[in-house]
Amino acid sequence: MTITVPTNTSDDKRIPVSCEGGIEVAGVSKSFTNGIPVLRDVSLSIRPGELICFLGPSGCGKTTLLRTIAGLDVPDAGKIVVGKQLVVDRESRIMVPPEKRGLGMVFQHYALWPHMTIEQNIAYPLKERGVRGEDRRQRVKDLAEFVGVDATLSRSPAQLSGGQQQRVALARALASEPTALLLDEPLSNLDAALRVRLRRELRALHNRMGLTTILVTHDQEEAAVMADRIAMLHEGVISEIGTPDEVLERPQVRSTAEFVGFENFLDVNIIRSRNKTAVVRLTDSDLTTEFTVGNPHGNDNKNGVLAFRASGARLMPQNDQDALFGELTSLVQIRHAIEAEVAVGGSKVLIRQPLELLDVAVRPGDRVAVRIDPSRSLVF
Ligand SMILES: Nc1ncnc2c1ncn2[C@@H]1O[C@H](COP(=O)(O)OP(=O)(O)OP(=O)(O)O)[C@@H](O)[C@H]1O
Repeated sequence: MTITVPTNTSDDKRIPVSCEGGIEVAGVSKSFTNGIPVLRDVSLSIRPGELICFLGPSGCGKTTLLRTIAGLDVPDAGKIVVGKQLVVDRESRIMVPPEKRGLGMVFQHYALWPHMTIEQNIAYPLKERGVRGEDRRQRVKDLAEFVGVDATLSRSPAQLSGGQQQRVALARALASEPTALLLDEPLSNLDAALRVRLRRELRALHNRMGLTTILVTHDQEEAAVMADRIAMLHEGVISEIGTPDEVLERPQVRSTAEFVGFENFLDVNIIRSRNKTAVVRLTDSDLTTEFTVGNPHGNDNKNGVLAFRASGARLMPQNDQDALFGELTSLVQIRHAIEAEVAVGGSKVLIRQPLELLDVAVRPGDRVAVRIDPSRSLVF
């Protein structure tokens, strides 16, 4: 059997090092005192005006990379350019302090000055920059209106909700007219409904500002809604970078597929790959069935992995010609869907499908057929 699915190659292009308004990271490495590398030779071009998300599991180095760009952590090696300014060059011992990098920052914890009113909080960076009198008042009013907290100016931070406080933090970050905005999980302290609303609001604000923005998150939904591009981090390296659709739907590497929720990974032999498709044979089974799936590597006669989601496989009638065969080891009904586990050779295949699409009466112990949707499968 052959099945053809689209390729998952990315058309991401690197931009030149000069980056008016963008951010360029080149060869950045960082270890903390225990000597374990947290960032390994990270290079990345953030385009002027884009909103890029650093996405990845806990501990992969997202915050450290952001803090290194901000100047809060010092890298062991590498260069960083923010806008037109070289802010880090370890070889030339250039290390511009955080407050001189022209960056606005918003963190998970709102970090507003509790003894100041909202107006004073937003005004603070303006005051530091010597903006005075009516000019300053007008700027604060405009910024507060822009983020939607203009009715709260005379209150103290403690009198505001979490969402309002985060808007104030954003207004304060914008008051310094930064070259770029760095946001470290700014929504993760908010309740789920507010988080969903603020994602869209923040994205809309970004569209109006066009300010280069980095958002650190471990929430793929947040990245999907907000990002122009996603940089996936895995164990201190950028494992891939692309649009939300590319990274979340057609990941290039297994670690991303695992992070975004692909449940099934079957060992295969890539027999040949041509024109962004590949013919593969399952190795961990006595089957000689062939698949044709998207293959970013183009390796013939190499071992690989066929990945697909549980929702990308279905239980089929036994006489199905395009199926794998195995033993049903568990079958559970969850509301209007079933979840089944099938042992195919030495591998397990997890299947999730709507109950009404189950055309066969089966129970654990039965020999069953499994069809994998090629348009939702990938080979790594
Ligand atoms: N100041 C520090 N001293 C020692 N180790 C640190 C320090 N800061 C971070 N680390 C370690 O570096 C690794 C990466 O941390 P980092 O906070 O960058 O990860 P992250 O991807 O942002 O994770 P999370 O989503 O949990 O915040 C972790 O193993 C962490 O324990």
